[in-house]
Amino acid sequence: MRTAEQRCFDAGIDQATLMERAGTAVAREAMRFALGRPVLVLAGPGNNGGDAYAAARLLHSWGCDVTVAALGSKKSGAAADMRRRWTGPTVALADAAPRAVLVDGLFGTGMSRPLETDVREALHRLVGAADFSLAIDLPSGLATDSGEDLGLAPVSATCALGALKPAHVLMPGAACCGHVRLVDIDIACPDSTRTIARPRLTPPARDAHKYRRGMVAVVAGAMPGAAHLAARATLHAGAGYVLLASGDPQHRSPDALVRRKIADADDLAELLADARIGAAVIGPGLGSGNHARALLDAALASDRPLIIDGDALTLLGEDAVRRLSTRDARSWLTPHEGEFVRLFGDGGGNKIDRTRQAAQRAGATIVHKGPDTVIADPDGNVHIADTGTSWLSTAGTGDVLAGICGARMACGDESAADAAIWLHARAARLTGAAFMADDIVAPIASAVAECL
Ligand SMILES: NC(=O)C1=CN([C@@H]2O[C@H](COP(=O)(O)OP(=O)(O)OC[C@H]3O[C@@H](n4cnc5c(N)ncnc54)[C@H](O)[C@@H]3O)[C@@H](O)[C@H]2O)[C@H](O)CC1
Ligand SMILES: [K+]
Repeated sequence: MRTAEQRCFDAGIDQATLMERAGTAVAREAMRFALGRPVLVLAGPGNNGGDAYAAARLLHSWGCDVTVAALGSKKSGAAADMRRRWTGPTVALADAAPRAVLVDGLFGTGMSRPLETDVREALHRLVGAADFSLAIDLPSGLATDSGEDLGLAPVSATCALGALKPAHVLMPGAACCGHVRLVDIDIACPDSTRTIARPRLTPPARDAHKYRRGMVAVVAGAMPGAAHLAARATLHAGAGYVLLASGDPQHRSPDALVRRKIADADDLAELLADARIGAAVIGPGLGSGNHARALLDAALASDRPLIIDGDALTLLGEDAVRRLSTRDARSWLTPHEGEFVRLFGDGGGNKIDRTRQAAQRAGATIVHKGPDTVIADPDGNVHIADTGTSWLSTAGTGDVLAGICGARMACGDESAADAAIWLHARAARLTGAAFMADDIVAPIASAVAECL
């Protein structure tokens, strides 16, 4: 954001122009929600406060009843000019009385240390008493790059200026921003980091054949239910042919699932020699013993693209980087935070930075799961999912996701992991609430239909 801002300045656009754009965008949003109610605008000492004074002036000029609660001020610069141009009622932050609508312009991306106690108390008192609160850029007290809580008060909505920052999408910050509205202030922010959107999927070609339009092998192990769940998800996510490779291929529904008996790792190696298989899923319910380890070794040695999940991640452990970086075929890993730390450690910045570094080191795509899923590919691109539902935090949903990943990879999607994450979240939303993992499997097909 700062680089993009500097580029604007280099092109001759000054800070006051950007501030006026920001203030205008915020005032428009606040106006929509105020509906004639009194507005309290909190204005801090820096440029976030400058945006706040600009918004207050515009709201006042449009007929709103506006009071500014001020905290410190600068003597010069665009923020000071905005403050001078505000001629309406102003009180000190500590003395401000609550109003129905609050605009929080105390601190934005300049937040560098925890809020002082008196500021934090005033902020919480005023935000807590408002019916509707709108943060300018970020809720004050939120660390921009880490999403860390430095004393913030959660708001109803946030106007993110120019681009989303990590704190808008990473926990715990993401949960405190309310509805995030990205507003354009005409700053170009090209970046290799973005949030995911609904994928565009293509239906099978007219001459499609079951083996050519997405053939997936799902490897079962000690707990076959997990692999079975993944395999069913694979079928509903658009694969043409799904093989369940298992030591004990008992017949269970669905009938369309093809069972193949594999007694040992050699059998799996032979099965995975089939070049028609576009992706293999290994890990859900695989187990942790020698048999599981041998199956994983066979899968890693194969030429098939792999989705590595659950127990297979635990088996890889600290060896992940070494073993994955030497594979010729592509690999996708789907760890949750605990698994991620066991694979790659816990140092190195926020979740975006850590996932990007791990993907580059391992030469694999990493789907770092959680309420703020981060997907990083080995080329440094990072996509973040901010569309999940907290009902997905139930056993088995990870197995379902691994299955969807397998299907979308074998179907040849360009951003298969993004598509899988979107379909998974959408299927959950279509299912509703308090579901079990099995319930979200059939709705995956409806989610796919929305993307055609
Ligand atoms: N990026 C853009 O293109 C635009 C951004 N705008 C707005 O500017 C803010 C960022 O402004 P900045 O002056 O850099 O920082 P803040 O206003 O967030 O903070 C001001 C000041 O406060 C000090 N500070 C930090 N932490 C604390 C604390 N705990 N207690 C007291 N003081 C603290 C720190 O030293 C800062 O200097 C961005 O969010 C946008 O709202 C634009 O105006 C439009 C273009
Ligand atoms: K703010």
